[in-house]
Amino acid sequence: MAKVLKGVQVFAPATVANLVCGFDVLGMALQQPQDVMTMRLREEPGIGISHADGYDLPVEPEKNVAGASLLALLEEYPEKAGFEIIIDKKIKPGSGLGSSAASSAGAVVGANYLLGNPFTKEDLVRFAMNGEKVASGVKHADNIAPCIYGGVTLIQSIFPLNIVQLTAPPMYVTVVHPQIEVRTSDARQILRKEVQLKAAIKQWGNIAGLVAGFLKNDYDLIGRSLEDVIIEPVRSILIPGFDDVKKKSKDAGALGGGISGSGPSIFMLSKEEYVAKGVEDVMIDVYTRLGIEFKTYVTMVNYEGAKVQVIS
Ligand SMILES: Nc1ncnc2c1ncn2[C@@H]1O[C@H](COP(=O)(O)OP(=O)(O)OP(=O)(O)O)[C@@H](O)[C@H]1O
Ligand SMILES: N[C@@H](CCO)C(=O)O
Repeated sequence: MAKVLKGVQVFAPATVANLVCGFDVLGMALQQPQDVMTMRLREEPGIGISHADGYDLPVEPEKNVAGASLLALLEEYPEKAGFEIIIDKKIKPGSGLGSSAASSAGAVVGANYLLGNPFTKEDLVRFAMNGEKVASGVKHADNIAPCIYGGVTLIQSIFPLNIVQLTAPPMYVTVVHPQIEVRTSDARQILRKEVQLKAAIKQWGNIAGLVAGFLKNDYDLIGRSLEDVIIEPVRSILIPGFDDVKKKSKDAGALGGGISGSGPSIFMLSKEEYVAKGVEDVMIDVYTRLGIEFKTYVTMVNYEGAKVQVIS
């Protein structure tokens, strides 16, 4: 058994990628749920992974997204280092709530702390994108960036990486996670490779409107811009109850919402807590009628991102 040294606990939040119209470029961190990871530096180089949950995820560093992200970090670290990591997932894999990103981002945030913070946040996003490549076959940062920076982030470019942290007004986020698994890799494969100009114009109007709405604290503009004419019509077919949840949530006063990441979770934004709770009732009603198991969360935007706590 490797000898272990100083340790930390990392709390890595769930994230909503895309924010409806911003496929691969927008994301938001949530206060709940959060993965918990216990990490220690060890004397021997390399990465030891174990699990404190029942998800049976890989322990080989190159197959686990946390390990793949740490390997990328170690490649740029000038000295030899090694980590022991225990992953306790509270965000179910394949949920559309950034489960893979929470492990990838949480691992590099913890490692950076243990090494004395040699890397910038942007470096950490770059390392953690290697985990997303393992999970979905492509590097994308719209879950990773909000998980590390907190709040709402815009990925203006991936190569070269350019992350813009946006301000956003306080918002309640109601989430329903129907207990079916949609793998991001599958949900990406079904997308059309080409887009009609008319649809593109609508979409970039909405992305610009959403970003402006966040910056101006304009809830009406945020609501009007939460529309996706490219990805949602294709992916929503994979999610039973989607149209019903969306329509009834808006009738209940939500600003708007849609598929969280690649699904199957659905999220809705609300200005007031009582509306967010009414939206939860709508979600419970739809999935109870459908006879599909589900989990709901009423939470808020998380402005801090992944947090580190030192343990003895
Ligand atoms: N530590 C880990 N945490 C979560 N998933 C992992 C981990 N290591 C490997 N995986 C694999 O990554 C895949 C889950 O990632 P995927 O991107 O499909 O789900 P998600 O992160 O919940 O969704 P989204 O990115 O849309 O929010 C599964 O195939 C899982 O086995
Ligand atoms: N932008 C990605 C997020 C999923 O993790 C997608 O929608 O495929």
